Amino acid sequence: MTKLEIRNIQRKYSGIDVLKNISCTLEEGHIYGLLGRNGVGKSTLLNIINNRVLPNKGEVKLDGEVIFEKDDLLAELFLINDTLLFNNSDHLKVNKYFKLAKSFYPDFDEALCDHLVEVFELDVKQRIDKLSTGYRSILNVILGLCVPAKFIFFDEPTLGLDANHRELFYKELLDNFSKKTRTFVISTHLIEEVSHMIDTVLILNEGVISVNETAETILEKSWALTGAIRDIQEISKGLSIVGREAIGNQQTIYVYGNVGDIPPSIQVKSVDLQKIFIELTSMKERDWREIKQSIKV
Ligand SMILES: Nc1ncnc2c1ncn2[C@@H]1O[C@H](COP(=O)(O)OP(=O)(O)OP(=O)(O)O)[C@@H](O)[C@H]1O
Repeated sequence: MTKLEIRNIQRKYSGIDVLKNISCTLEEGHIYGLLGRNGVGKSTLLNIINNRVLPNKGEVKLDGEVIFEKDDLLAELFLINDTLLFNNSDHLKVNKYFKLAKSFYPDFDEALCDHLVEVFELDVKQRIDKLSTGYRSILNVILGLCVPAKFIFFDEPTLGLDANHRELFYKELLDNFSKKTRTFVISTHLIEEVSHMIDTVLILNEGVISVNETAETILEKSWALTGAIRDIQEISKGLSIVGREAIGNQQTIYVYGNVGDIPPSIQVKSVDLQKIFIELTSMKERDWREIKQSIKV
């Protein structure tokens, strides 16, 4: 099974550590969600993995081989963001652009490309610089689904897409994933929309990966406890609280890990993924580290 290892990546901008020490392994056959607040360095990390930005330290290896400037290895990785694949290709018509992609990637999936052009109603005779923001994103996501690379990285793929087109993209991505063995990494702020698709969650926070867990594990360990504020205060001690909300004299605490014996006055519910993701991306890295230590994840 192909593995992409990201080891000890560091990157500074203007003397500030954006990425302090990033290590994780991406395995074939998964859909990862790379989540984090604005400006935490998601795009920087994706650019480094794809050899578009150099790290100050660290390396990326594909099956044990460092990928830096090795075209054959880099061909297995593909990053979709708001830039075009080829420089100065803005003036090209969409169909010429896809032809160019095909010349670089002989195994480019033309049949799928035709299908996606049709379902997204992309005008292939249009010049790229005349496309709307949404259709430019559609052009990019079509490319991402049709190139034969093993690791496809989508950095905010749904920028400018309306709700129908976003739904269509998620459906086509899952369809593609079920037919081909590949790995998708999706970086997005639309957590609620992707929470049903991603099987592993990577949360970037304060320069490190603070969470690297399967969605299933996160779900199993996440609880919402609701009760009167005084009752909640009494049971809070010793719990790993990742977030809280109050409505009137009722309070809900979101707990990650074991909740132990809870009195009947407190309602215990499982938490849906989107809610817990939002709480986890908001936490301070140090608090999260303490929680992990306390529950030994
Ligand atoms: N080329 C650059 N020169 C200087 N600073 C940069 C550069 N690229 C990124 N940064 C800084 O690095 C930090 C991380 O930026 P990055 O775009 O990677 O974050 P992000 O998590 O993708 O953000 P968002 O979710 O808002 O898109 C920001 O503070 C940004 O200003």
